[in-house]
Amino acid sequence: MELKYLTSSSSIVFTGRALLLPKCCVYNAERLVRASLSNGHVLHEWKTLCATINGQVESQVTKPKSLKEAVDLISRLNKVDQGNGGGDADKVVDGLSFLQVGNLVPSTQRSELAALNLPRPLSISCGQVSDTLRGTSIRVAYQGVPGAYSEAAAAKAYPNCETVPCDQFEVAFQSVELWIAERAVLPVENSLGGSIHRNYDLLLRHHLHIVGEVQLPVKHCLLALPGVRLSDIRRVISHPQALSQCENTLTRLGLQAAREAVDDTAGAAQFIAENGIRDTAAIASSRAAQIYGMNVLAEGIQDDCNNVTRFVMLAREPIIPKLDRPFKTSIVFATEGTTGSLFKVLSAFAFRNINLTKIESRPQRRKAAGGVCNIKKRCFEYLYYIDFEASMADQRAQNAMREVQEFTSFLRVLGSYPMDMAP
Ligand SMILES: O=C(O)C(=O)C[C@]1(C(=O)O)C=C[C@@H](O)C=C1
Repeated sequence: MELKYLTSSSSIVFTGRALLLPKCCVYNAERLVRASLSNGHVLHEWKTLCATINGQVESQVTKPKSLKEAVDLISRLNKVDQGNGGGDADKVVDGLSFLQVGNLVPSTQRSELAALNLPRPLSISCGQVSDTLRGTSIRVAYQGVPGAYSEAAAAKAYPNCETVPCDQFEVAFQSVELWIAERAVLPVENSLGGSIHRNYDLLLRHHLHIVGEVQLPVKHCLLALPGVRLSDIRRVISHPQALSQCENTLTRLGLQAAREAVDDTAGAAQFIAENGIRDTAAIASSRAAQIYGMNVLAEGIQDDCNNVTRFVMLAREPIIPKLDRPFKTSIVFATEGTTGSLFKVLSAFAFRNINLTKIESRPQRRKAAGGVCNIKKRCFEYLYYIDFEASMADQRAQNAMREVQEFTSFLRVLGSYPMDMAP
């Protein structure tokens, strides 16, 4: 079955033959339909898409009650759409691209994860959304391929989840927006390498909410094909963050090797294994070594043993902030550009004894998603991302935000969520 759909910020529109999906996780229409049947909220989406695709079929279309009905419906819509000459296929918004739909490839690594005895799950017992999801097999999108640290972070955050690999961060955001996954787990900062800027930019461009955080100790290994020795290595490939987290150790190991950045750590191992490359090593996890049949040439090669990556969990809906346990809140804002405005924003928290755990500045690019964006475009204007240790249910945080509003031209709460208190 072939389908195509576009997305705007609020609705999904099927338009033809292909389906916007991550390259590395191929789905078929049946899977999409199954996903939508399993979730009551999708009723609205069904109506939207059916109404949007073609006014004529609107009255005949109701949400399918079974998989068969849904598949029949899609066939019918396809026929109608082909009759319309491909529908709105050219109206691609936000630079989304289309990929062909293939056969269903189950992405779950659940049994493997269980067998590997991954770190004890973070308890996310706060808030109704996380309660609903505890112990259920939700789909969680991450960037990378099986064996990536992001996959381990997803399993730590949602112990029984079905992980959905995505080839780019942007695709992970989209898969939640398009109801393919219920959550995305994405890295935002590493204790050695610093911020993952791309995800800060994407948090602003998309409408998802931060509903939790999880910190994952990252222990890198140098992997090569069986039989390859350290002295054979002429090239080391990995995610740029992983390369930077191991730079000193690579030099200490005396490697005469060029560094090359690829999309993710496990993907680097997969690439070497699939192509039988014998002069190249990958920096990746020991789990990636198991999955792709690689040898571990060196273990724990990160420059500091305290190498921790912080990931955020993203959802379509925010969770309700509470006061029964420590919360963190993440905001993004643009100052008015007047003298001292950033200082005034920061002091709104300091005066209320609210601790800031992170501040990040990113160049303003274009109008942000959501909120009222009143950005007068000039070069070298910045957006500021701040994490502070308080729940939005806390009166102090509400007062601080009221004050912050006075000195900002744009302000958005990205999420108020339970802090990961793991040591
Ligand atoms: O490539 C991976 O395995 C990832 O999960 C990505 C990522 C990152 O983006 O920082 C995550 C954790 C590690 O710090 C290195 C890489």
